[in-house]
Amino acid sequence: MFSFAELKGRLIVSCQALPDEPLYGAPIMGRMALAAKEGGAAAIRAQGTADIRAIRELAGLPVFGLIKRSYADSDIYITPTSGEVRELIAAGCEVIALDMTDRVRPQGERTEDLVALIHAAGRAVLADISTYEEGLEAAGIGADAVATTMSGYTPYSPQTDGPDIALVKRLAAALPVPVFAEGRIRTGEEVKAVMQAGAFAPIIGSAITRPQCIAASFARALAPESSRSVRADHDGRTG
Ligand SMILES: CC(=O)N[C@H](C=O)[C@@H](O)[C@H](O)[C@H](O)COP(=O)(O)O
Repeated sequence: MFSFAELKGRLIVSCQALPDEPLYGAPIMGRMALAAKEGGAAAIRAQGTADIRAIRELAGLPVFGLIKRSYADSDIYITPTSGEVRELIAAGCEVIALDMTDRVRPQGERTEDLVALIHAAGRAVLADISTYEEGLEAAGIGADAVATTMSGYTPYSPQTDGPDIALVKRLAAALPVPVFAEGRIRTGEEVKAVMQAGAFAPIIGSAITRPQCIAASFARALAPESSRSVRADHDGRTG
């Protein structure tokens, strides 16, 4: 199984664009991952099997794979069911990221069974969680690493403007597995802050790979009142 040890203190870049985003397309995400690698990324977080295959071919870095898919009977959209897990195993990614928040999975599936399926295929599990309790629970049922990805995106987690540094700190102090800081890291200072809080490594997306968000941050500096708000995708669920 993949060992996270080589990623300690290294930059992980999330390269994602959904169909409604300007950079949608596997060849583009492959190039984006190559650029991230040139900039020092040691691994890539990626969405969808076409992107994952292109990224593995072009950048040749370990991939944390996920599939965003919505189901009518659940709010979970990051690798929700065993169907997505099987697709990701076939795509070859070393690590499979899945929502391990305390919410009901679609189609009556159980998180424990997804973890077992991933381990049986020799892959590692990255748990995307939104609270301290969810992090403990995820590690307790076998997650090999935890990421603060969903903090700010469940109705019951704190809606912080930047990364949830307090959550990183509590989880890093409590868990034997790596705790990745993910979500709304936009500056080098924030990278230093999450590392100081005990993060194993930062996972950074929009601030590097969503140019529409980067442009909007500059546009806001010029005209804070009138500038358009540009949404990071998050499956259309968050503003
Ligand atoms: C909440 C959710 O669905 N997050 C997604 C998870 O894969 C991605 O859209 C984010 O870009 C990623 O987590 C990195 O975060 P940020 O883009 O803030 O650096």
